[in-house]
Amino acid sequence: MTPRENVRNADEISTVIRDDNAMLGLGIPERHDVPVAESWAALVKPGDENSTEYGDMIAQLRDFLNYVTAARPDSDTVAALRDDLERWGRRLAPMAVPERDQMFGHLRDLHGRGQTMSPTFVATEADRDNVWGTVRFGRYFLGGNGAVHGGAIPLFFDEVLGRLANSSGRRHSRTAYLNTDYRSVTPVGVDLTVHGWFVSEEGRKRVLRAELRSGDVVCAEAEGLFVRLNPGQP
Ligand SMILES: CCCCCCCC(=O)SCCNC(=O)CCNC(=O)[C@H](O)C(C)(C)COP(=O)(O)OP(=O)(O)OC[C@H]1O[C@@H](n2cnc3c(N)ncnc32)[C@H](O)[C@@H]1OP(=O)(O)O
Repeated sequence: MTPRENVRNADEISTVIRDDNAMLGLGIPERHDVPVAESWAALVKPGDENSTEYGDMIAQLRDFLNYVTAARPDSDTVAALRDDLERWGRRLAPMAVPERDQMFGHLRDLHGRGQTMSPTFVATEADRDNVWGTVRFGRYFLGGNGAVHGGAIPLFFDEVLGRLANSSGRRHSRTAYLNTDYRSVTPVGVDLTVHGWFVSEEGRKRVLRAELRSGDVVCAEAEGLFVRLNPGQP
């Protein structure tokens, strides 16, 4: 099966599962189908089949984590899953590579860049100083009472603002501070809108802000300082 056929099948499966699981708030994100502005995209060559295939695997892993979170499995299922995971661990362990060669989190042509640490940010529009997009926190990111875990939100803001801070040919910077204000509960399993933008850029210091909304309601907002690294600075 080619990677493209793989995507189609995965999308069909996701559509069915999405309908079944809407009430569980499992939140299966859309993938690969929203164009992004050039400033936000593509360090990996578009059409790299290996990255697309890897991205589909990561999408399955995200869904899997949502299912694990939502399920109350019987003990046979738990034992079978434990054994399967152990087998996969043994298969992957000898394939470890140095950080610069790893795929996880390095596929910048994919929404979510091929990682599961934070939910998939789907950038829909971007310019030099702004990015707009959507995100849906799946069940895996549940803190309690239908609300997203308070630690997952700054992680997501760092993901969006960290990338915007280094976009459009700017030299690499690191997060110096990231302050988050939780304005109202951030719901799990709901499409949220995101806007990140530059407030100022002076010398090495870049101040950026972001806002996460559910409809008209501001769920959380953040301000981050990103400091441009000096040559040779790790
Ligand atoms: C696509 C992927 C997206 C994901 C992106 C994720 C980005 C990240 O999370 S990076 C990882 C988390 N961050 C880190 O590990 C950073 C650790 N800290 C450091 O490396 C350093 O402290 C660093 C680089 C931030 C600044 O150190 P250094 O280069 O020595 O700069 P330094 O001279 O101290 O500060 C520069 C300026 O920033 C200011 N500054 C530095 N830190 C702070 C702070 N926390 N609060 C306020 N101001 C600060 C300084 O006061 C100084 O201002 P001025 O020039 O006006 O005097």
